[in-house]
Amino acid sequence: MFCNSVLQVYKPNEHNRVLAICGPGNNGGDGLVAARHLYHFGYKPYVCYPKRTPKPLYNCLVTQLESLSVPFLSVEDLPMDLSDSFDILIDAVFGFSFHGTPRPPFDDMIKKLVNLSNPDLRPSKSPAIVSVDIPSGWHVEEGDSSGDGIKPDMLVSLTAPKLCAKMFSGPHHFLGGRFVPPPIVEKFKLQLPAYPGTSMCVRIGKPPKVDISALRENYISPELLEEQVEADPFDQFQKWFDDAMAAGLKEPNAMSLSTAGSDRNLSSRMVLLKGFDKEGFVWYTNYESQKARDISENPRASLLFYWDALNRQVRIEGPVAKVSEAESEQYFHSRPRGSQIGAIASNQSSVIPNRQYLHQVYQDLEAKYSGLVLIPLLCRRGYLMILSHSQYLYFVLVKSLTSCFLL
Ligand SMILES: NC(=O)C1=CN([C@@H]2O[C@H](COP(=O)(O)OP(=O)(O)OC[C@H]3O[C@@H](n4cnc5c(N)ncnc54)[C@H](O)[C@@H]3O)[C@@H](O)[C@H]2O)[C@@H](O)CC1
Repeated sequence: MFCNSVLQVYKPNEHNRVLAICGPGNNGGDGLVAARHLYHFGYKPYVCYPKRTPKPLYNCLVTQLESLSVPFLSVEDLPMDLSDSFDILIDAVFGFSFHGTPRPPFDDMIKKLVNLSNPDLRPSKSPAIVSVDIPSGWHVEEGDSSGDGIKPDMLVSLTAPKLCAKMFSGPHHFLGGRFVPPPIVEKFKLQLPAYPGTSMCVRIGKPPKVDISALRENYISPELLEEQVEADPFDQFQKWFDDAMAAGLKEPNAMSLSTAGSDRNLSSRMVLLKGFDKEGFVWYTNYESQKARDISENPRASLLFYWDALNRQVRIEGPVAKVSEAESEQYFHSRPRGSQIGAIASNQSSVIPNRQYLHQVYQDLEAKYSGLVLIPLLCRRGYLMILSHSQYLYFVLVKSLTSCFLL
């Protein structure tokens, strides 16, 4: 969970050299685990663990790191200027059981971290300091009361932020440790944030200001060669769609649909592909929606699939035609009953007086159709299909955002 937080902020291709400075207690143990996990995430970790804890668990953590050939540095081995040698410093010296003033050898190590995190003394290219649970030397509740302590760039609180976290002013605050037993939550009246999806960590606190121009990704995937591309664009699409399914992507059938009416104003929105074969690609919409109105005036559209995790996108452009009423009907009745009523209740792209109005229409329709097995598909609310003649289709397959093939 600690490493997942680090990974979200500092990518291993840009911040590769990590020094985990580990103290004698459990906070130091967390540092040892972090070094091992970061190794597996593609970082190059080093560990400084001057006062080893002679407990079996800690011996195992050390053995695991040694078996990965992670170098252990003594305090004397550490370079004078840590900023030259490391991109990330993991501050795992002390956590919530620290008290008093740091004793040697940790006093000097903490001083180094303090200097490196002092905005006035900080070198122009200094490593990011990431503290585990509590910045070392801070009091668990009072925090950095003197104001002279470590000012980390990132703090990963464990289980729940300790009181001192209120004094953390760095740009990245995460919480890790998702599985808190409900009796503990109740006992300590914890108000924990929701963790996204299956994530083991969650960003808390204010999101940092982002320099959008500096956001970049390195797209790493095998080259796409001409001979690997199917001659028939539908076959190629099927292949890539299968890949997207196999990769477990969320809604691989989500696609951006762009249309322009007679006024030539373009608009795009995400819709779901509901089928495709050599006749074309099918999606459904309300005939009174803006997209349907655009298509009635200008029966052409552009579809864009973007499969982020595969570094792939597919553009499809061409003419649009309606599917038969029977097909519309069949699809409509395949939807859950609530969605059928919802589709009839909402006059897409039209202004409604208020939210209550929509709820009322929905309830009225529910009552009206309660005795009917099949809810009638009103003809004003039909569905559309795209691209009925393959020779008019224009496919652009883009992989790694570098190779581009027109089919
Ligand atoms: N729910 C949580 O919050 C969890 C916390 N864990 C970690 O465990 C930490 C707490 O672990 P511990 O209770 O072992 O304590 P710490 O790791 O905070 O430190 C205790 C050690 O530091 C030494 N020490 C204390 N004051 C010192 C001083 N002034 N100079 C030199 N040495 C000093 C003690 O002798 C002891 O060896 C947390 O901060 C966190 O990192 C996790 O491992 C498990 C879950």
